[in-house]
Amino acid sequence: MSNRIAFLGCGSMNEAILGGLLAAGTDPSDVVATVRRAERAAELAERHGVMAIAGVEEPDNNKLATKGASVVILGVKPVGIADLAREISPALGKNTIVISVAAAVSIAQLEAALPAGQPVIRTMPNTPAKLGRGVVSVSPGTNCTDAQLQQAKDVLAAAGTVVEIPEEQVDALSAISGSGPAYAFYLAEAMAAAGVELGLDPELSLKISRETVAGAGFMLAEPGADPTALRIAVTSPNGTTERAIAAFNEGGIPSIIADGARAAAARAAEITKQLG
Ligand SMILES: NC(=O)C1=CN([C@@H]2O[C@H](COP(=O)(O)OP(=O)(O)OC[C@H]3O[C@@H](n4cnc5c(N)ncnc54)[C@H](O)[C@@H]3O)[C@@H](O)[C@H]2O)C=CC1
Ligand SMILES: O=C(O)[C@@H]1CCC=N1
Repeated sequence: MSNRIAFLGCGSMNEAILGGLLAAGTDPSDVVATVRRAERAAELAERHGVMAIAGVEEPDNNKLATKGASVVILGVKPVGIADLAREISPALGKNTIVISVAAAVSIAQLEAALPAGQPVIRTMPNTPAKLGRGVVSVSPGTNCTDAQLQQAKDVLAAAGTVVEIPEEQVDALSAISGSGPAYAFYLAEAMAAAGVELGLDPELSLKISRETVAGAGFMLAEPGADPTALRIAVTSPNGTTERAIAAFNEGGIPSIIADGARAAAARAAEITKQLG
């Protein structure tokens, strides 16, 4: 079996994982990506130096990429996962590990669309994988050996922190780390808008908001960092930050965030049901 990793459906998420792997030293010649459009394939090939095959030019692109791969990573939208799994089934080796990054697609749904006995791993990554700073959960399917799970973890470690969780927890994790980068970007957007309201030039406000959220992220990334301690260190008694945090608490921000996470997890469960 080769070392080839096939990214089947290479949009935002799979490209982020691909970027993390290449940055960590994976040889681009061991990577192949598939997409629909020729322009997107050209973009991926130019940006990353990998082979990228567009479906409009080569309708067998997913099968060709799968043949001989040791790992395939399914990165299409949830509604397309089962069809893609069925499409590549004839090209899979019996030890090829099939990884899905899709929200809401269960291991049972994946296994039902693949040859009997195929090793499957359901994951939930996030886009900071691009910088090797992602969070990736792994939940092994019923036919995945410990060695295959370890192989997948070793591949995904290049994308960031790998955590193994029971499948029942994926929707909850997705609501925190899967969607979470969007929450942090949303905070930066809201801060930028608030700065403008206070009279700052929009460009300046965006720049300082972006740098502030990024800088805080770097501090959180230090070993042992505690968000509460870091927040308290900024919050002088009876100072300015204290007023801001009090206004956030009065506005119910912590419970609004919990509501949002609950809504994300509920939506995942809803999609799983819709996919049958
Ligand atoms: N975007 C994110 O932050 C995260 C996304 N995910 C999951 O990742 C998956 C993909 O999401 P995104 O990357 O955001 O979507 P996207 O739309 O950016 O990427 C999907 C890609 O798949 C391609 N594609 C569709 N059908 C194809 C086919 N049959 N063969 C080859 N290529 C095909 C599309 O052309 C596109 O490039 C979803 O299942 C989502 O739940 C999981 C965690 C985070
Ligand atoms: O929004 C979504 O459905 C995907 C899953 C987690 C992040 N993005």
